[in-house]
Amino acid sequence: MLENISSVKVSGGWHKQYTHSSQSTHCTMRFAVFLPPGASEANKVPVLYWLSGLTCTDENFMQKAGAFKKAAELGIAIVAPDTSPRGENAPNEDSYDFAQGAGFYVNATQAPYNTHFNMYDYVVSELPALIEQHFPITSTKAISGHSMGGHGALMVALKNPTAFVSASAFSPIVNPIECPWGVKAFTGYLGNDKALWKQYDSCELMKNAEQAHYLPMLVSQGDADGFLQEQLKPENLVAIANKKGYPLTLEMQAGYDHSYFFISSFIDQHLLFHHQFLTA
Ligand SMILES: N[C@@H](CCC(=O)N[C@@H](CSC=O)C(=O)NCC(=O)O)C(=O)O
Repeated sequence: MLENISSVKVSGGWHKQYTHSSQSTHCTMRFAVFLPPGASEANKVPVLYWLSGLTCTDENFMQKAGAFKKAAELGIAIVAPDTSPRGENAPNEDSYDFAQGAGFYVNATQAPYNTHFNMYDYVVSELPALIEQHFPITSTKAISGHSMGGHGALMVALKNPTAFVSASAFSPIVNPIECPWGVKAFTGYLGNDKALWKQYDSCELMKNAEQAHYLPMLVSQGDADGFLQEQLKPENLVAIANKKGYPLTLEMQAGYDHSYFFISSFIDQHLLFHHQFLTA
């Protein structure tokens, strides 16, 4: 059961927020959807899923990325889920990079997180089913995200290459098993078994990707991003892509940092990138 909590007209389309009771995360989840002008049951549109980063909700991308005009022009819907389970029953920590606001798009195996922190199931299965049931949106999907959400977008696409037509990311954590944010999150959610960690690591997943299931992939990265060397490491993914002939393009952008100022500067390019595959 969806509850509509806001509806605002923008760029000729509609930005709407909903809450619902989630079977994956066992709590009330909120998500946002942008419907471009003309989307209707008689004219269903394809969709870009956006996964946000640490500390975000469904609102950061929608309010700061400046995506509506181009998405309206291209006829693409956008769906932005929250980044974790929420509420007093979901465990939390006094920390910006773990627990609420930092679900890392995995299914936790470790107590007390394993009841609620099942964001992988939520974004891969539960949310798309809900979206296709309730909105004039087709099953043709692309996926993108930022930082922790960039890890989520690339990882989800690499694990489900037939479910998406294309994947992109801004400033993604490409190798979480080799950086402090990822090691902290994966230890907390998945325990000490590093074989389990590898199932959610884009570098490890790309190493095992089959050529028949390669997806077009675009990564944008600012070279003035303070997290670049310690946390993000895009060169690790590029090395694997080059070795395998995986169709990944990394665009380094001079002077840009880790913020939504960077995302808003290049979101049109990412929407155009996905549009060519969403409408092929
Ligand atoms: N608050 C933290 C840094 C938090 C931060 O930079 N969050 C980014 C995503 S980082 C990786 O996932 C973000 O998107 N923030 C929300 C926004 O609207 O900018 C610190 O103090 O270092």
